[in-house]
Amino acid sequence: MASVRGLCMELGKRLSIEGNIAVGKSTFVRLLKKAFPEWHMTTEPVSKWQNVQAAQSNQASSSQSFGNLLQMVYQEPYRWSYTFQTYSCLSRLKAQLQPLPVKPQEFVQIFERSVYSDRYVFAKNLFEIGHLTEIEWIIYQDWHTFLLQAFGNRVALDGFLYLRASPEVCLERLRQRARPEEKEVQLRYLEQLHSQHENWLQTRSTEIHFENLRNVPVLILDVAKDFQNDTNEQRRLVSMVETFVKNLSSEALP
Ligand SMILES: Nc1ncnc2c1ncn2[C@@H]1O[C@H](COP(=O)(O)OP(=O)(O)O)[C@@H](O)[C@H]1O
Ligand SMILES: Nc1nc2c(ncn2[C@H]2C[C@H](O)[C@@H](COP(=O)(O)O)O2)c(=O)[nH]1
Repeated sequence: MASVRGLCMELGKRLSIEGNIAVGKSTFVRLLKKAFPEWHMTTEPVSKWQNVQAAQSNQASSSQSFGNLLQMVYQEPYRWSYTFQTYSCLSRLKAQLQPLPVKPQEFVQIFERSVYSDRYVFAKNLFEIGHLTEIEWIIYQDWHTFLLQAFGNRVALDGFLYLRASPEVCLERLRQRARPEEKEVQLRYLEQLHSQHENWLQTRSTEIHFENLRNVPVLILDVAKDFQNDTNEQRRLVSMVETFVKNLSSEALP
């Protein structure tokens, strides 16, 4: 069924790849891009968080960095978690609203994380572990709900690809990747984020505040195995995604 977004009738399908830190999302995006070159991939803007610049800065000052917010939030989570969530959610919202360079009537767009995991995984967890105060959490939810309701179908997703692996596997991969900002990340934090992902996407027990998000189909992909060098495993995962996307029906007409 076609869906209407903005003024055009489109048959596009928008999905988000979700999963714990270092589970393999970016690696999987590259694998999907190789398998489906016509799909549009939008990666998580981590580099923006590592090098915060003024939004509408002119050419002269555009290279000025105002700091590495990713490092700051890991070093002083009480001080910077709210600021980080506002910036990460804004960058995700911009990414999800960004029109495609060329939009054929039928297209597939894959985002790496979403404005939904920003809230239902990270911000929710930061409140629960005390790095967001109650008033910060209330304010975050207020503008998050207002913005997403205002943008409606333009930020709606047709499906989630949940890359699932144990916190221990993610920690191993996190250490292997050796991102400087993450050197103090402990297993406990990955266990908390794993639990948030499981409640949201596996048991679906997390309270959801958006009608069109509640029943979005989720494809759970077990990525504990090393698929980087295993073409059979790559084929298995890609085939699962291909079937899942084919069976997605774009959201019903409003
Ligand atoms: N299936 C896998 N098996 C083994 N290592 C993996 C796998 N997927 C990713 N990696 C490695 O784990 C690290 C994190 O992967 P990455 O794709 O950056 O994760 P994410 O984007 O989820 O943070 C990288 O060093 C990557 O090479
Ligand atoms: N506090 C938050 N941290 C976040 C959020 N989204 C991502 N991140 C961190 C986690 C990693 O250190 C890094 C990139 O994530 P990967 O899973 O791609 O490694 O950014 C967030 O919303 N809040």
